[in-house]
Amino acid sequence: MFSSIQSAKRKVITFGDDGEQVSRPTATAPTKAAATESSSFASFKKHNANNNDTQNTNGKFSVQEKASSTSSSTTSSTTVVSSTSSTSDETGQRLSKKQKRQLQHQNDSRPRKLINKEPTTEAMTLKAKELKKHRISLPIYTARDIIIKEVKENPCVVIVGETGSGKTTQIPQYLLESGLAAHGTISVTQPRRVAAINLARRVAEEVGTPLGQKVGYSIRFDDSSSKDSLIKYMTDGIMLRELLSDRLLLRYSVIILDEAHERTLRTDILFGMVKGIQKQRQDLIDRGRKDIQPLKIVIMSATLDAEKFSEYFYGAKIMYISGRQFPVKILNTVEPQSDYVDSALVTAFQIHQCEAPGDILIFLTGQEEIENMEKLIEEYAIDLPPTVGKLIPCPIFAAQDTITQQKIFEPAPHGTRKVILATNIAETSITIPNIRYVIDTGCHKSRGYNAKIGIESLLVEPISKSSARQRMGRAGREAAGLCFRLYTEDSFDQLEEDAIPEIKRCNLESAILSLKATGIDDVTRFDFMDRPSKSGLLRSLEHLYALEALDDEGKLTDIGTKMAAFPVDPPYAKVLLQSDKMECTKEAIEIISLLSVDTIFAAPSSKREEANEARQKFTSLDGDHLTLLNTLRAYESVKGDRDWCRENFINSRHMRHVLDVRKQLIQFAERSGMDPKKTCGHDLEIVLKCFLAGFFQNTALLQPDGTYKSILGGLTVSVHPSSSLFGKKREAIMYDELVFTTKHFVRGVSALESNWLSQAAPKYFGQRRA
Ligand SMILES: Nc1ncnc2c1ncn2[C@@H]1O[C@H](COP(=O)(O)OP(=O)(O)OP(=O)(O)O)[C@@H](O)[C@H]1O
Repeated sequence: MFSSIQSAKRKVITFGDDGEQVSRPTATAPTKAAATESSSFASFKKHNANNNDTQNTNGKFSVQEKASSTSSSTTSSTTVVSSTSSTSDETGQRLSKKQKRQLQHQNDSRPRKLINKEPTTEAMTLKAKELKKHRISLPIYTARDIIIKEVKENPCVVIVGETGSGKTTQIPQYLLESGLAAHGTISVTQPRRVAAINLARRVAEEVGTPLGQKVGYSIRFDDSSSKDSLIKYMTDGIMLRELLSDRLLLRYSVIILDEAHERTLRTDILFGMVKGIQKQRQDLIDRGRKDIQPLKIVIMSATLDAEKFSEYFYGAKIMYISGRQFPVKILNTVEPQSDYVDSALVTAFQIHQCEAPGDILIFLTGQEEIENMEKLIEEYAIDLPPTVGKLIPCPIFAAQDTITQQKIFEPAPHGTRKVILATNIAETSITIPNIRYVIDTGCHKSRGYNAKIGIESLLVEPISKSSARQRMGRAGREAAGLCFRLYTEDSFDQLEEDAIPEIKRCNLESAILSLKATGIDDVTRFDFMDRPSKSGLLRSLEHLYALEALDDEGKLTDIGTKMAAFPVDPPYAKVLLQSDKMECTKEAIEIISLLSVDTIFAAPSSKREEANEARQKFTSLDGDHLTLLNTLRAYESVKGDRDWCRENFINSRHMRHVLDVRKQLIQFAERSGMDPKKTCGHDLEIVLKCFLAGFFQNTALLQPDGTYKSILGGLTVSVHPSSSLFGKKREAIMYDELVFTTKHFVRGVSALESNWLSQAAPKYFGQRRA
């Protein structure tokens, strides 16, 4: 996947303007490259994404255009609001070497607390006053009054506005200022936790109150909101969870479903849920209930098929807010790039050497690619000429813990440039200060699900136009920006307008459990915006039945009700419940917490052998589950000592996250009436049998030829090299996940005895025999 360093060193990328090639950044890549010949050229075309002109060089998208095309809508009324934009220049400050060293020292990446020391009330008020000027300069401000009016007059409003125009930070505040929070909180749902946290933090600053009070956030395992919060940013998953205890969401007066274009599985379920709740609340009001208030729904995005949403939400009012704060120039390559990672690397160095100050954001597809890129940037950056400041890579991907993810928001030391390496986790909603340049590789990893054989896949695929626009929108938020698309304009034209909704391509078990737990028994008749496939629904229902979450009639069992209360996927929830019976709750909670991070092991490529050797100390012959447990025990025996972690190649940050998750799962277990201290002592076989109660479908048997064949689907699966059972043969294995990448890999693998299977899930194996 990753191209040779050599090619990156030779490559030079030139850029074009309106079809003509011009020498935008023309420096060679790193200095090492300067000595080598410039043999490979990729040219870029430039477009202006400026105000109403956004991306219309591609001829497909312009806010104004969309507005007029929808004005003929018969299902809904449409409002178009325009506003002017402004641009700004960037100035870079050069410092002496000594100053740089001092600042660099101050900015060193020491671990920081997520919530820094609280500023004084006076300081907060002052900051809010300062931000007020910024607030009224945002394009959305000109539409403030009309937005308030429309939301007050309509039960449901769809708002489409440019990326960075101010939808997510401002609209909740406008609604608050207009009195719409008088009877409940204004909730803003986000598909991603990093966005929920940072938006809440920003809006709390703008409002001038400490985070967690008037403005708060709530994400899984981290709630920084109070009963008094009037604006609450939350993930879509948390909102679904709240539905379990507040079926009519009575604590909310307005629900804003943000980034609706992403169509995550949870957001899609929320669409149907809130639509139903709005109607139920209205029915109760019509029947004279004085204690109930109507629910307002606002759907928002910069890249949305507004008509479709309007139609789904009973002909909701559509508002187009035109205008972006700062222009973003789009540059497409003239030629397709054979290796987007290589091209991204070269482009980053060219920007660094030739363009004005400002940080860079590169969109890559996954953790491995990001970590490889991080190493290469570090390696090349050493050889940059002394006149050029440092280039500092800063990775962000979903498997990182929340505190690590926050690092991307920290300023780079003066005289240096930060290059953020992100998956599409940074694609929507967030403003990363000082980003002026976006490099869009045009690819992402897309999750798929084969319902027939129950296998998930994670494959690199082209993004949609909508994603490309969102990526571009991460620049131009504080000043003018540039977006380098590492694909041609023709390729852009051929992209799908929107990604296929997750509901059509993902495992539906969690969603079905949530629906059933909120009283929707017949999920096939749920008001889906896009229907999931019949086979997908059936397969998930069957699995939930096998997990004993559903009875013979498809109704939620007591076990299912308890499973729905845990903030983990159904198989893990089943393990937790089973652990109560098998008296190993402590161990089950610990292993599930350990599995909640991508890995607790650090494996720097330069010290891979040392790291592997250190890991041997913790390795259990029974596989990864017990290896993880051994590691946690060892970590706790040294009280999480950092030097010990370093010597043993343990990621101490991830370990602390594990402890945090453990604490929360203990609370959930207690709330469910379980004793989280129940332990099986040294008889750890019990723990594996307990996991089998949730993961009996994730099992494979050793074949005479030495390969493993999955029990479900009969696939040949390979143990992932990261597993402690890699290269080992056991008669049967159980795994945490099976993902198709280059082949069918299983990760989180433990050894089993094959006769445990029928004991673990008699319903399932009985069924299979029949
Ligand atoms: N954390 C932050 N730090 C600095 N500026 C911020 C921050 N959050 C928002 N802003 C400023 O406020 C503007 C509006 O941001 P907001 O998130 O409300 O826009 P949006 O229209 O919702 O964008 P998107 O469609 O990309 O989510 C940004 O362009 C930026 O100038």
